[in-house]
Amino acid sequence: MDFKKYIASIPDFPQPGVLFRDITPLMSDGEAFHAATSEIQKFAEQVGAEVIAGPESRGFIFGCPVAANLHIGFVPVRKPGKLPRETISYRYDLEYGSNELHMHKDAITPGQKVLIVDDLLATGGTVQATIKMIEELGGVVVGCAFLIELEGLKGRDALAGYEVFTLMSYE
Ligand SMILES: O=P(O)(O)OC[C@H]1O[C@H](OP(=O)(O)OP(=O)(O)O)[C@H](O)[C@@H]1O
Ligand SMILES: Nc1ncnc2[nH]cnc12
Repeated sequence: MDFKKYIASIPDFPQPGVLFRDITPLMSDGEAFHAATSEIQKFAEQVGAEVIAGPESRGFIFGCPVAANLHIGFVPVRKPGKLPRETISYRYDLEYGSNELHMHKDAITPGQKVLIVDDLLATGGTVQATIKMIEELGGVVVGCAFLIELEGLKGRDALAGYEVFTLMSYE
């Protein structure tokens, strides 16, 4: 499937100089949404994922259907002030602004094989923060899957040593 057909590109959002890649047209097309999550599901099976971790909020959209289809769990990686029990956290910079992510301390069982799913890889800051927390909890990151890679922002370099799967890329 030509997934790029379902991505809208919006200049200067959310701030001047950023070309925003909008996944909502893909989500609103049932066949494209199913095809995209099926591709990620195949990768999850290949790497033997035992649980999916997804960063808030767009990681929830693609990570949850994959986890449910595979009958494995989903762990939300959330922005500050959202998780009600004890958390670990990590602060990082984005293409626009900075952010802090949290995970519940008991979200991962030591040795568990974790696949991280998100919509888009830009600088890699979000997924690096997620990897740091999963590893601190004793999890094994078996891969990182994204719909979109923004090659110019070199996120793949930040993920050297990890298996990276993407459905489409932009320069
Ligand atoms: O590779 P990076 O430079 O870290 O950028 C990618 C991240 O940025 C976006 O999330 P954002 O923080 O904008 O939050 P949202 O999903 O709630 O819109 C996107 O969904 C990724 O999680
Ligand atoms: N250019 C971009 N488009 C959509 N989401 C993003 N997250 C970080 N950079 C982005």
